[in-house]
Amino acid sequence: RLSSCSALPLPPGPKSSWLGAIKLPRVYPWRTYAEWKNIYGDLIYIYVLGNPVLILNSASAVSDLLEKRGGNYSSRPVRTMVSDLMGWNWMFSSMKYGPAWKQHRKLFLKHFPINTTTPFHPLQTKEAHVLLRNLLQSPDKFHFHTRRAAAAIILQITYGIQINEKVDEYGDNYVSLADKAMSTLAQAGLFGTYMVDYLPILKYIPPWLPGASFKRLAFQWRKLTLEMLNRPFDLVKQKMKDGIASPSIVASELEDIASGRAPHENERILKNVAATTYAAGSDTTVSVLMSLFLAMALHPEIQDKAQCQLDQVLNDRLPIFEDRQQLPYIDCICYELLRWNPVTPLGLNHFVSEDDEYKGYRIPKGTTVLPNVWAILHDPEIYPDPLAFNPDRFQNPEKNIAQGINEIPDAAFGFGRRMCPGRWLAFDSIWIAVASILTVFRISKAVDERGKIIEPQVEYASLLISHPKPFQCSITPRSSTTVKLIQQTADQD
Ligand code: HEM
Repeated sequence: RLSSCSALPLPPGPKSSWLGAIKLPRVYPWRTYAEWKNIYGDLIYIYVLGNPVLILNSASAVSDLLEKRGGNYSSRPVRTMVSDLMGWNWMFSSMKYGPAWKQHRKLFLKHFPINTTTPFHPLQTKEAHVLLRNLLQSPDKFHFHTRRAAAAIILQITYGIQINEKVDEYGDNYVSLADKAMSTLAQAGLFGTYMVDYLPILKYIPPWLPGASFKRLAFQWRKLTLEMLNRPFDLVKQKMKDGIASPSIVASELEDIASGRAPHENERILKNVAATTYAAGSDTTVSVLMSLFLAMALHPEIQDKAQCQLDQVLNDRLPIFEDRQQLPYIDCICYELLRWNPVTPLGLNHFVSEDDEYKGYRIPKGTTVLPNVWAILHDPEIYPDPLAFNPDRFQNPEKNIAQGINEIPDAAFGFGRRMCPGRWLAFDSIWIAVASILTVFRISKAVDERGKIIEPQVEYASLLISHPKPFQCSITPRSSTTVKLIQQTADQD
């Protein structure tokens, strides 16, 4: 495959100047790249200031390259702004393919084994109940309550840190730390947002120069990045010294290190893995649940259908994971939330380690690969009427398989050897939250002081991790019985 590559043409794409100067879409690039499919096809090659970039616009190209040729397509590009300047280089999601990344991923999978989430179900259920109580108390703060719930699950498992139920958005706590730090990553994370991504040499320019605002920003943001890495980890160490640490991944691994069952160098890996989990888990599921509130406000008929199934199966109690078989429509809603507006529309960048050839084209070593998750999940051949929020599309799996349509949207979690290893935990956190919220609340469009309906807009931020832009909705208990159900959870948990 590799021998005669150099004679082959590069994949088609928009032409840049010989220096590689080219104007690329700055907002919603995934949509533009999806449109370019009509001009260039599934593979689009762009040469940007010395950087070869390949966009993969279809499930088959992603499967052929990122999955079947995973050995060559599983690295990550050097990200000067994010890793060097902002200090995110401890995230193993950005490490290049190799022994260090493998050690990190192995440790992660030791504690979050493939397809196994049952041990986390009691915590996920408890946190879904806290979310219900908070939504009952102050429904207008639904965004913050959702963030709190996501962070609470991850911090408890990873560091044994419990987040107070009543914490608010102004407290200097781990929820707001994740919020602030992750928003900097979301802003800078899309490849090419800053020129220094393309021209790493720019990182040496003095920060006081007029064109160096990126550097001043990076140093400011770096404090948050390092706080995320250090603060929770140091807290566990201190608590262990004081003999008051709660069980957690970090505590159990540190015990192994202290007792000599694990080598000392594992501490650095552990710290990185723990903070990566904190970062990867505290923002992503939030986007999905915000999409739930938005979609339900817009589609009362879908909510009716879900609530009809929930009422039949649950008969005035809250859902538990054991109900999942009987609640297939909740699965359909979760799948559609992941597909409709994917959390990472351009996935995470992959990187080509060696020269390659595909479909008669040359793919040079050192190419940054952008898998267009949005395009894959909006391919009209696979997902008819792709812009519509329609969970019903997933209702008949046998028929879908026979027709080759409406695949489960696994692409939302990325591809091949780098595919999200937290996806089982993530899906379960989403599932129990969706099932619990819809059991007890009615979500509808908000109304202003003059009684006028406020139409929520389906608008998402054009960032690495894409959230719906701020919107209002009304979240009210479905009945006095559901109010009681929510209140009773305070005694049960
Ligand atoms: C809806 C929720 C989530 C979505 C949509 C999501 C999506 C993704 C995507 C697209 C990737 C990149 C895959 C690739 O490179 O092809 C990724 C990587 C990763 N995710 Fe998730 N994720 C979610 C939740 C989580 C959670 C809750 C955790 C932790 C418990 C987590 C941990 C990770 C880690 C550690 C990586 C890096 C993997 C590596 O580079 O080897 N994710 N995720």
